[in-house]
Amino acid sequence: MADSAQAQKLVYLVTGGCGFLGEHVVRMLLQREPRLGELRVFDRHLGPWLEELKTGPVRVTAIQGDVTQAHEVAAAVAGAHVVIHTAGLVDVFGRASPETIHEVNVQGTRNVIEACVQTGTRFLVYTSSMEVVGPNTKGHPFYRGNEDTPYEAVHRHPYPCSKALAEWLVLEANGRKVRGGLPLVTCALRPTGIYGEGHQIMRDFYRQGLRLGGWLFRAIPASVEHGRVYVGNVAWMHVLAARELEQRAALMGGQVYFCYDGSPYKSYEDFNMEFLGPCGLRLVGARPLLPYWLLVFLAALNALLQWLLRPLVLYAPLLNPYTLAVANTTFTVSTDKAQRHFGYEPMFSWEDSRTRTILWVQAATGSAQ
Ligand SMILES: NC(=O)C1=CN([C@@H]2O[C@H](COP(=O)(O)OP(=O)(O)OC[C@H]3O[C@@H](n4cnc5c(N)ncnc54)[C@H](O)[C@@H]3O)[C@@H](O)[C@H]2O)C=CC1
Ligand SMILES: CC(C)CCC[C@@H](C)[C@H]1CC[C@H]2[C@@H]3[C@H](O)CC4=CC(=O)CC[C@]4(C)[C@H]3CC[C@]12C
Repeated sequence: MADSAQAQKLVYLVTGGCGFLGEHVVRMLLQREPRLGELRVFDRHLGPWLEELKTGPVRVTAIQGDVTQAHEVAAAVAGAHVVIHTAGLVDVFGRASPETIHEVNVQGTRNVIEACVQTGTRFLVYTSSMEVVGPNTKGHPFYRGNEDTPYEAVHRHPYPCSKALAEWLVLEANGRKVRGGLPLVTCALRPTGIYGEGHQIMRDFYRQGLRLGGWLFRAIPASVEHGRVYVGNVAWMHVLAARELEQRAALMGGQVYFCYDGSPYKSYEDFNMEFLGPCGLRLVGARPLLPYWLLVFLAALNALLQWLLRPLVLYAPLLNPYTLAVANTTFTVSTDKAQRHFGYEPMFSWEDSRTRTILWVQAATGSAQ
């Protein structure tokens, strides 16, 4: 009896487990995965908070490693039952070179897949992105779309290009025979813009607002909807997908799922104000203060300055032609595919998600009021 209970304990590996999303996945697994026997947290930069987790009932193994190094990945994957591959280089600001983004996001994913095949790991959940679909370079709206909504996905920027290719690799690997002869089962989750505790861009906006005396200035029309999803729900979706992959392999294998919850459809800036407003900031203007052509000009100027200054200094402001296009194009999802395929229901209501995020912004900036 004790033996069979022991046999059910599983080894999970989370790549990128010290990132914004990764930390939530790690904590969620520890709270909500009863079959967890060992949790391996693989990241280039390990967080000090991991230490506190090592005193709990589940064995937590911190592995400092680089997904671009195939041998490091293979060593971490060996003996794992499930891999949640969330490590990635999230850069739409031109901080890293296109080659580095490709190396981490594409070659890193290839290394994870090959490690599963070589070592006999059968279940792989990949954190993809809405960016795999769009917004496209033509600015076509994707309005409350689902996984089957036709959309002309055209990528030029290195980040969405890399995520699209990596997702394709993961889905294509579904069914490959792993060591021991059984098939690999994979699926990809596509979050829209994630928010919640640990969201650095939210904190940057808050700090910028404070510097401007408590004011932020509207740049994007309120009518442009941008999809957002709470990090706790994204983490929960990963945990559930990983858990159900074995039982529902035929249904879930090779599938993609948008990440969704009850977060309201709003513009990027109006959505941020749901948190920054209660922290004392105000968004000025019912309409954008600057004409769109001027924003396009400023974004292009930033891109030019980035290029000119690159030999001397890294100039990577939030506004560039790509981020402007993403923020200024409607992209929202409306789907229940994850609910139908693996029983996903958001764990956190919109009210909970909002409260948790507000408390984090206040605490993180030392501005609790
Ligand atoms: N933040 C967002 O709004 C969205 C993020 N995503 C995806 O979610 C995943 C996680 O993103 P975030 O948590 O936001 O980013 P993050 O930058 O906070 O986390 C990524 C983690 O991956 C690690 N990492 C990066 N390069 C690595 C390497 N070569 N080897 C090992 N570890 C490496 C980083 O150290 C970091 O801890 C990424 O794959 C991203 O593409 C998808 C949709 C939206
Ligand atoms: C006034 C400016 C134009 C406002 C700039 C806001 C931008 C920095 C952000 C607007 C939309 C964000 C992206 C979006 O949420 C989708 C994403 C998915 C990912 O997989 C990674 C992050 C991101 C590209 C996200 C990045 C910041 C924005 C471009």
